[in-house]
Amino acid sequence: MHAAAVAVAGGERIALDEALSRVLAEDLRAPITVPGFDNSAMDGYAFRAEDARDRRELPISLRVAAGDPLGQLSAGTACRIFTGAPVPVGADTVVIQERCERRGDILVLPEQWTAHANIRRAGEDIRAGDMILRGGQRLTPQAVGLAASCGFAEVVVRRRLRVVVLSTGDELRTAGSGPLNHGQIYDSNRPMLRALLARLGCETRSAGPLGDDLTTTRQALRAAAETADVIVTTGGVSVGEEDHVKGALEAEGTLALWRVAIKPGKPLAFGHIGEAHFLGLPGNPVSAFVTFLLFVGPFLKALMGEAPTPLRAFPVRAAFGRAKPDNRREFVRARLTTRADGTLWAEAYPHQSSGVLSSTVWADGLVDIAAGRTVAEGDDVPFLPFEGLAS
Ligand SMILES: Nc1nc2c(c(=O)[nH]1)N[C@H]1C(S)=C(S)[C@@H](COP(=O)(O)OP(=O)(O)OC[C@H]3O[C@@H](n4cnc5c(N)ncnc54)[C@H](O)[C@@H]3O)O[C@H]1N2
Ligand code: MOO
Ligand SMILES: [Mg+2]
Repeated sequence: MHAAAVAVAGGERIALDEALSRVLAEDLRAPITVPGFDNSAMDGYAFRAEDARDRRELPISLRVAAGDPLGQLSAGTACRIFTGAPVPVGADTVVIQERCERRGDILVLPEQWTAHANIRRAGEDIRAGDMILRGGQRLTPQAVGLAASCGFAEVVVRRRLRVVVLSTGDELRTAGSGPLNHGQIYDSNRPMLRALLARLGCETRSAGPLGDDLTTTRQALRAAAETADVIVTTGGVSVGEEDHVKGALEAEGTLALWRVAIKPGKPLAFGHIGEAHFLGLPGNPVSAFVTFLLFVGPFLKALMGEAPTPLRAFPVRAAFGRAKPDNRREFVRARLTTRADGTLWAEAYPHQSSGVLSSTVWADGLVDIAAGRTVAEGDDVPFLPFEGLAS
């Protein structure tokens, strides 16, 4: 039995260097202050500003490098110091070496220098007790670094979602299984979806393409629901009698949603089979890709307890037109170009059919055109970059 509640329960303690892209299961508070000591921001000389008020020369009595223990600077003298080295007791100013002169063991200061400059204070980055990362946050490389800077070698992350990916269609062959006969195509949706899921840190299992047959589809869904938190299928959710996914879902589980008024991506089935969530994506590769970005990704993130990232569109100029309004909200695959005047334009891929997967490799993202809207060349349109959507 597995729990597929809204946010999957439970977390696992793993090594920090295995945790990239995983979702934190709990808040992380800093057990220490970072940096833990005042240190020099520059290679130069440290001294007490008071001692150099009315003199430019100070004898050099100490040398402190990064990693050395805390030193004690005798009054009226200077210390040779290096970036990251602990500022000795008795010093409160550092001047960079490029501005100083050294004559034997005598430091010659420049005319002008600033008291208390070039020192990185203890706690400038983090103070002990600060919340440094939150439960629900997906670990980026910089977040891994921040946790390490506070001494964490392990973190508790949400367990990986178990997702079963099933593609359907008599015409499908798995790449590498041999040459295609007429009328066959290689299954591109399954590898693409597994890659999208892997990027979200999911554990995916997938069977070979299912034939267009209600019984096999029902059996496959039932079997998948035994182990999966989420089942994702592609194909067979439209209206033809060869489309069995919707029927299989209605027979084996509950169908909660079907069809959304978007293009591409209109036929989308959502529901449950036992404890498993179910998403039935359209077979057209671009539709499968776009519905994953818009629906599956955000849903899986919510299941992982990850804080939702809002769809962040930014305005660009349309380098194309849409004279005839569509009754569906359209997501146009487009590439960004900056013109000589510095303005950002979205160029539409010439073929916007939802079977042309190459458009998604060529494009940087999607121009989001509201249902019923016409677009003239130069109009401001909202642009959704792929990388903000799928990671
Ligand atoms: N009379 C109507 N026909 C269709 C409608 C409609 O409203 N009325 N909707 C169209 C739209 S929109 C879409 S999207 C597709 C989705 O149909 P299905 O989800 O049933 O997908 P399939 O029919 O199984 O396949 C569609 C297309 O995609 C190819 N495909 C399928 N799976 C894969 C895969 N794993 N890798 C690569 N390519 C795949 C398949 O060969 C078909 O060409 O329905 C329209 N029809
Ligand atoms: O939903 Mo479809 O994707 O417009 O082809
Ligand atoms: Mg179909």
